[in-house]
Amino acid sequence: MILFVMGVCGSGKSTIGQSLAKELKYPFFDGDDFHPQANIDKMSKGQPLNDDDRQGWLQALNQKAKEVKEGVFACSALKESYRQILFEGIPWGQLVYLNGSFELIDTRMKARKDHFMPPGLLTSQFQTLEEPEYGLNISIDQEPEKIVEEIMENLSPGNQEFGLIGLGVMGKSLARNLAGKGFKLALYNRFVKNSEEQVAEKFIEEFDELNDCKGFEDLGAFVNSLSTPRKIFLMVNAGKVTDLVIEELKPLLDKGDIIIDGGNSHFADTQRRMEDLKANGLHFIGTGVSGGEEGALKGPSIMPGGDKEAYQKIAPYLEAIAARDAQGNGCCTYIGKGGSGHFVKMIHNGIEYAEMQLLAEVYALLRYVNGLSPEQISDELQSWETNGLSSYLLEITHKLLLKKEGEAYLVDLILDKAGNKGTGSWTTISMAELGIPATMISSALFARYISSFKQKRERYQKQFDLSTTKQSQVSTNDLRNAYQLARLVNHQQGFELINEASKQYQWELNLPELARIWTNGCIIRSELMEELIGRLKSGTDFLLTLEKEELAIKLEALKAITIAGIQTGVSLPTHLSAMDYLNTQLFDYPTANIIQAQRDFFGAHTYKRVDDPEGPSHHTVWE
Ligand SMILES: NC(=O)C1=CN([C@@H]2O[C@H](COP(=O)(O)OP(=O)(O)OC[C@H]3O[C@@H](n4cnc5c(N)ncnc54)[C@H](OP(=O)(O)O)[C@@H]3O)[C@@H](O)[C@H]2O)C=CC1
Ligand SMILES: O=C(CO)[C@H](O)[C@H](O)COP(=O)(O)O
Repeated sequence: MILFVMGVCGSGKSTIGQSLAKELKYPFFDGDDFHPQANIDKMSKGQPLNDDDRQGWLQALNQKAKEVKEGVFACSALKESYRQILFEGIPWGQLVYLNGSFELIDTRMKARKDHFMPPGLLTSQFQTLEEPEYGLNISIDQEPEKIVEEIMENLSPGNQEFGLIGLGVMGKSLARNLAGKGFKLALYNRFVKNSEEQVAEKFIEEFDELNDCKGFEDLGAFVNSLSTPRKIFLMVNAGKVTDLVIEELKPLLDKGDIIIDGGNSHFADTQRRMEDLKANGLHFIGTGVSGGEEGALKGPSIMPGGDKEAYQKIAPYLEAIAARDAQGNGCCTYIGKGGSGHFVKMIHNGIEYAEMQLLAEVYALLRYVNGLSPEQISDELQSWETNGLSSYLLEITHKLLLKKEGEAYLVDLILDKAGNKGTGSWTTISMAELGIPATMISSALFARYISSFKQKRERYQKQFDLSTTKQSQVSTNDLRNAYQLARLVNHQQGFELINEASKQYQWELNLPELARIWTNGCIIRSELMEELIGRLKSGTDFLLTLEKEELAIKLEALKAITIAGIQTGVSLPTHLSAMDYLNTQLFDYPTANIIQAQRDFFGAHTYKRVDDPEGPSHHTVWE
């Protein structure tokens, strides 16, 4: 923060400025030290300074203020035009006017013998003075301690109500969404010479709705532009970058300020950051944000977790920009304590991985077994939307299949290597830690990893050049039924994982409410998600809600589909994973007894008996 303490000569600018600097832990700069010798000589001879004399002096002070970014400056700044020079390029600077009567100051001046300005000049100072109509107007007719106290109490923080750091894909959309709802934003993007310069300023110029926003590439200035408690939303890369930005922010913030991390951070990082910041008196909210670039702009699904009291302070902003559910309520809800917001976002992405992979497999069968063109597949998938299967991912998939570059379908020009940014692998690690088999998510993750070994796959294919069994066309009816059942398994597994985390981490998550905020705005929004709100009220066993006949038909379809994949060599990891999971759940063909016997054989790990499952453990000498 830059503070200019102004007033006529003898009003106490230096004394008060120094005390304020001490309080604020800022450097102090006395305007008198910036006068050129010519000005000092003039004043010593009792000659008043004119505007020309002051021009260079005020510019020097302004330059210094820009340089230091934080400091208290004592400077008479008697005219508005002088103050404009001082504040040029420092809109977040603050003004304190020390106001005293001629008589009071005259008496004080006469008592000061060592000052270079003769008391007789006070009259001209008062003649020049244009009292400011902004900033703090403080009466000096009180003890210096009281003056400092009053200033400290009334020092107004900046006027921007919500800050956003990181103007990448998501940050820009969120900023436009927030500004469109009437919030006054401070926007910050880092400065990188020759590549990232004035990003925020240029972005603000691009869109009318950003008129009331202020752009920064100086973090101190950004922070000072915000009203307190500051609310700062981070939309930067997860991991090291998030830590880096938080470390830069920390010394600039005051107790009670709130940092909100909207990136895809790992929930354990969120908990660590929360505890660290709490020790500094700062609040930290880790929030999942889903919806991609368009969702962030038009209404994302938002999953905030952390300190509930801090959440209440940011709720109006998040709830205003969130998507609406079918009843018109915001797709944003307080998730729970600690890193729970980021945990549920992570599982959201895990479910997303499996949903995406399922659709890729449907495409594979229709393309490579049934021989349909991307356009025909698009038509087929579009027709599924009327059968209770509509979802955002189904919609974008039938749309993207139509995209062409010249004569070619764009999908045929995209390399067969899937990327990922980590949330799928963290979900897989989490399921292992929690002991919950969300097998479809891990299958989808490993399908992406396998795809990345493209050259190896090509080597094998070239070397062996195997012809696959020709299979008669896959029934699209079977395909749709299989897809529907597999999706149910995926959602069941995902919610079981969330349920277990809720128990083990004592988060008390509200699963139906979670499904509600996932009905719109997010990537996994779907008709199924709408249905799950009700089903989750009686638990996560979604399979139990199926009629026996319906399950049997869908199971047969899934069997037919997975057999087709095996026979033709078309890889179907998520469909197979769903099939296998259902086999283990629906049929009783024990195998774990063999595992237990093996464990006991080689390691005396013991086993339980069928005739006494809750009884003592047994060990057998096997040979
Ligand atoms: N894209 C998506 O669909 C979604 C993304 N997310 C998550 O949101 C976050 C942002 O994603 P997205 O907007 O796509 O990413 P982008 O890469 O588009 O933007 C990243 C932002 O972080 C800034 N940044 C990078 N390094 C630094 C640094 N060292 N110091 C300060 N700022 C830095 C970038 O600044 P600069 O421009 O100068 O490089 C940029 O503003 C990520 O955590 C992502 O996982 C969440 C939901 C959906
Ligand atoms: O969070 C998201 C959507 O919900 C992001 O788009 C995320 O990047 C997707 O994950 P990945 O990049 O690993 O596919």
